[in-house]
Amino acid sequence: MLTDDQVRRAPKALLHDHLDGGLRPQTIIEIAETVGYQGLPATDAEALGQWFRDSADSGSLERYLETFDHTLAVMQTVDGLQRVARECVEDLAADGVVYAEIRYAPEQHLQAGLSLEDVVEAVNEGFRQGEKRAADAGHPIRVTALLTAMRHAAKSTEIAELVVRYRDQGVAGFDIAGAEAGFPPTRHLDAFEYLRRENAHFTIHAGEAFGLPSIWEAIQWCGADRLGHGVRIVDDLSVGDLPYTADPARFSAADPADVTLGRLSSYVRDRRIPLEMCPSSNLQTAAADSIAHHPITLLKRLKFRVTVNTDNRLMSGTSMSREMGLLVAEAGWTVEDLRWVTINAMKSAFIPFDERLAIIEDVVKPGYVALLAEADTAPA
Ligand SMILES: O=c1[nH]cnc2c1ncn2[C@H]1C[C@H](O)[C@@H](CO)O1
Ligand SMILES: [Zn+2]
Repeated sequence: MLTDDQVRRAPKALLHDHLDGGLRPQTIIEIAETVGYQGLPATDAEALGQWFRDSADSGSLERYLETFDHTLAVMQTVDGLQRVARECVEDLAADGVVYAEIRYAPEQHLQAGLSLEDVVEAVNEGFRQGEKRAADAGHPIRVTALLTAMRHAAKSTEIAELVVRYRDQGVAGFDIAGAEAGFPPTRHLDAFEYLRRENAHFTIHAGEAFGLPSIWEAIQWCGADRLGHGVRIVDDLSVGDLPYTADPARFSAADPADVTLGRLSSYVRDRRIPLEMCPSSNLQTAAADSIAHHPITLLKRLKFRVTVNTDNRLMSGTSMSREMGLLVAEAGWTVEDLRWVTINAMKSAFIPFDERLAIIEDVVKPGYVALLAEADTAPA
């Protein structure tokens, strides 16, 4: 089995990580002090980190999302945004991430008078500083931004226009996030149609707190390139007369040949629609009940285009290495599985194809060749 150190050194690609869900607790405390924010639930870093993990652990996406009030409070100034973005890149690079698409909702950073453009430029500057520091520290990483619109709000067309405006300056695509139940993706059809006319890329949070209808709308009405989470696609699987929902644990051990796919899940698999899966986050919002039986392993065995992601490193107390390590330790994943999901993620990235290929050939494959060589020479 892979050691923690080997997992950390494995090249990793990350498609689904929220900037406002990945701050260092100490940074929250320091910026709160600078900007005069007094609402923090704890004043030492360890207690604050614990508070985020516990509060996000409620089993409800809506309650999970309430914890973002505190991170957003310290991300309202150019300096705050730049620092958070820079540290995000440094933390990912130190964890072995070589490519990342980091998302955030510009509309949530306007409370202190910044414009949408100010927000995008501050974050981009932080990303560039982070890339430079990471390269200097011997951990090169490429980072791009995804701009999110909040699904309960009415700014999606404006945010989509921002994506197109900054497409050649560090912004790779668009997303919608926030509470899913009651806010179907078709509410934002105008934004998606605009992006398609502009040949722009987008992903949609779908199939996390709500099931197949949300996934179906995201793909067939909105035209999503990828699905954020998409974990509920398993509701469309069955073995004989037994639907997945009747006995999820039994499915994790099922022979793939015995599993029948419905029309929607077949479409998702056959069109190679990437699933941005986030195992630990799903445990906290009750979209899954254990790592051992998380649908990601069944979907991998059924050859869906699965990727592994962090979602919110602060709220889940996690990292890419931790997510992968959990899958290795609790769901039997191998180094070949980690390589496969990393290449899946790179193939599904929103940067140009030649740039994706270069990262696969020059960084990902050689990194795994080195790891596999270690495995071959290790004593039995
Ligand atoms: O997993 C999630 N599902 C839906 N919305 C989410 C998730 N994680 C974070 N968000 C929201 C809260 C953030 O403020 C927003 C933009 O990053 O996206
Ligand atoms: Zn998310």
